Amino acid sequence: MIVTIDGVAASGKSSVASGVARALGVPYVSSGLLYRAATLLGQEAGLDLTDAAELLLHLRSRPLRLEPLAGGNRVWQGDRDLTPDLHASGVDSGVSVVAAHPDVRAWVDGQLRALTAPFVAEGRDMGTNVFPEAPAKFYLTASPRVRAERRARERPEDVEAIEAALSRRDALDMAQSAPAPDAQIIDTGPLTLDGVIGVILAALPARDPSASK
Ligand SMILES: Nc1ncnc2c1ncn2[C@@H]1O[C@H](COP(=O)(O)OP(=O)(O)O)[C@@H](O)[C@H]1O
Ligand SMILES: Nc1ccn([C@H]2C[C@H](O)[C@@H](COP(=O)(O)OP(=O)(O)O)O2)c(=O)n1
Repeated sequence: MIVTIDGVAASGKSSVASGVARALGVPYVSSGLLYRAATLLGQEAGLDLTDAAELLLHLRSRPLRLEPLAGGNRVWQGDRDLTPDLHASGVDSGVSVVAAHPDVRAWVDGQLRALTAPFVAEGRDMGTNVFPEAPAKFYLTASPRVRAERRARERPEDVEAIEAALSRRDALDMAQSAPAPDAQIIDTGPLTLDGVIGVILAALPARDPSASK
C-alpha cells in the first residue's frame, strides 16, 4: 500500500510520515529532499536556478540517490551524504524556484515512481500527481504562526523571520500544493505529533501487508 501525506511547509509532514511508517513497518519517502538536493547542488555549482536545462544537465552528470528509511531519509551523491546541508536557509529560499520547473518535477517524479511499495510518501503532490492511485491520502495544515513556532525550535532565526519565509514559500509553491480531492485534511495546530499520527493510523483502510499498492 502507498499512503500519501501532503501539506504546506513545516506542517509536520516528515515527522508524521516517519511516525506512520514506523507504525506500519515500512519506509517513508521524503520527496522534498530531492528538490532540496537539486537546489543545493545548483547553488554550489554557481548555476542560475531559473535555467532548468542547465540544472538538469548538472544533476544528470552525477546522479543522486534517495535512501528512504523509516527513521529518516538521506540523499547521497556518490559517497557524499548531502542530507545535513539540505535544510540550510539558503536552500529554503532557492528551492521553490527549482521546484517550479516542469522538467525538474519530471526528474523527481521518475525517481519516486521507481521505488518499490509499500511506503509512506510525503510532499506537495504525492496524492494528486505522483501516486494518484494511492488508497489512503492525507493533507496537513496549520497556521503560518504555529508552523513558524515549530520551526523556530529547530533553527536559529526568530519566529517573525521564519513565518515570513514560510508564507512566501507557501505562495510560490501554491501551484503544486492543492490537496487531492480524496485526501483527508488534518489541521495539526491543535494536535500533538502523536495525535496526528494516531488520526492517520485510525483512518487507514484494513491492510494486506503483502499488497504492493
Ligand atoms: N502536531 C504537532 N505538534 C507539535 N509539533 C509538531 C507537530 N507536528 C510537527 N511538529 C514539529 O514541527 C516541526 C516541523 O515538522 P516537519 O515534520 O519537519 O514538517 P514538514 O516536513 O512539513 O516540513 C518538527 O520539529 C516537528 O516535530
Ligand atoms: N512533492 C513536492 C515536495 C516538495 N516540493 C517543494 C516545495 C518546497 O518548498 C520544497 C521543499 O519541500 P520540503 O517538504 O522539504 O519542505 P518543507 O519541510 O515543507 O519546508 O520542495 C514540491 O514542490 N513538491
